[in-house]
Amino acid sequence: MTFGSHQDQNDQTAFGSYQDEIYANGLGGVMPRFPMTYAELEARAQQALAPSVWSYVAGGAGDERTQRANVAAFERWGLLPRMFVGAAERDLSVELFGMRLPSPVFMAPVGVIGLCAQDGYGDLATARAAARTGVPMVASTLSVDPMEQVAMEFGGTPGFFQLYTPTDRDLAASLVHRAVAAGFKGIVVTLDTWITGWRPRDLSTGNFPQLRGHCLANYTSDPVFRSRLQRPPEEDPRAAVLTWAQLFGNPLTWADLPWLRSLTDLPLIVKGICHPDDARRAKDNGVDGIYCSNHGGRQANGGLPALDLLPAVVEAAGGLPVLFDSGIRSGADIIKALALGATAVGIGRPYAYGLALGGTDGIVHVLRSLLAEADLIMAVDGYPTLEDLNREALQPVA
Ligand SMILES: Cc1cc2nc3c(=O)[nH]c(=O)nc-3n(C[C@H](O)[C@H](O)[C@H](O)COP(=O)(O)O)c2cc1C
Ligand SMILES: CCCCCCC(=O)C(=O)O
Repeated sequence: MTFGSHQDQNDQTAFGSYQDEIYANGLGGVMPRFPMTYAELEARAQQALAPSVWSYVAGGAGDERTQRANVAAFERWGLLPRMFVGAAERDLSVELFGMRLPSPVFMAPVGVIGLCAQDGYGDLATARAAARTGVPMVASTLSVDPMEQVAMEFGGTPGFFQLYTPTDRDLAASLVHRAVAAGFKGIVVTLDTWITGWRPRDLSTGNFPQLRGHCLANYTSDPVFRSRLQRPPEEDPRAAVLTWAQLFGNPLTWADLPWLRSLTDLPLIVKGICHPDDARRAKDNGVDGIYCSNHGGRQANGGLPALDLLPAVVEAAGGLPVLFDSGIRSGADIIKALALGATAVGIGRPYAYGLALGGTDGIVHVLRSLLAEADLIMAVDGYPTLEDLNREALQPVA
């Protein structure tokens, strides 16, 4: 099989085989055309992306202390190898919201993913990577292409729709109902981003893609949104952006949760939960999944690393699935988050960088590399299934 070529269903489960493919290509004198370390991935993405897109994607809130702390938190845990286990076969599959996924990994919503592709169609390229790898995409409300077109590219892989809840309830309902009709398998409501955090890189460049009218296709294609405009967005794009900015952010309270719940029978997952009391209350109010994340340190600086908050959130979630992101950069990080109780783990910036370097092939490379490393750690450390990965697999680094 050639490097980066179409993967069949079997390749979605034999994750470690990616290493064999890379070695095979190396023996043939073909070096991998994509980076093999995160540092190189990041450096090459910086070269590939327009400076304004790069700083938007790579940047975070304040002096980016929380963003760095998210990554550093993984270094404080070490995995304990077990021998005589015979982990020749590994099973990374996971049951999530009644679906069996080939791996406990998904692509976190990235609102400007469309802009990371050389051709500007990054949402579609990401959906195609989901189809090829079996790794679900959580498609952001902020998208270059309407959600219906994105969903058509998923193949057999389930997709999730991430909702930024507008202040206009009819518009929120319309977005959710469209997602249901388009075949999404769950709604992820992001709670931590009804306003933008203090992001010095974007403030210094004056760059904010959405205010330039980028990634608003889910709004401009929406009948309710269009009905709020004096003139169609094609005729007056500036007015459409201003209306979007007015409607975008809803500082939800617990009183809004029953209404959100009433919008759909699909699994409802709340993103941005970092406090155990919030996890408990969300569960008591009928959500189906908790998503522990600090938005990759993009919203509030000065916060604790998301990984440090995960165990208490898992405990408070009382058996509900807990999705996790913020700081995952390697296969080892995936394993550590799972051992700390995450049901599934979200990849953020790394797949955006893969897209910048090589479109769908670039994302597939990033995901397969992460999964191959995770799988091989499970083999070498003697953890054949995800059930074997628990708190006992880890020790704090002294
Ligand atoms: C450029 C960019 C755009 C993002 N857009 C969204 C979004 O539209 N909706 C959302 O819920 N989270 C969004 N996020 C946050 C991610 O879903 C995720 O929480 C974060 O990237 C995880 O941190 P990491 O990239 O450092 O691993 C975005 C993140 C980045 C980097
Ligand atoms: C007020 C609009 C905020 C959009 C944020 C998109 C996003 O989640 C991110 O950049 O992070």
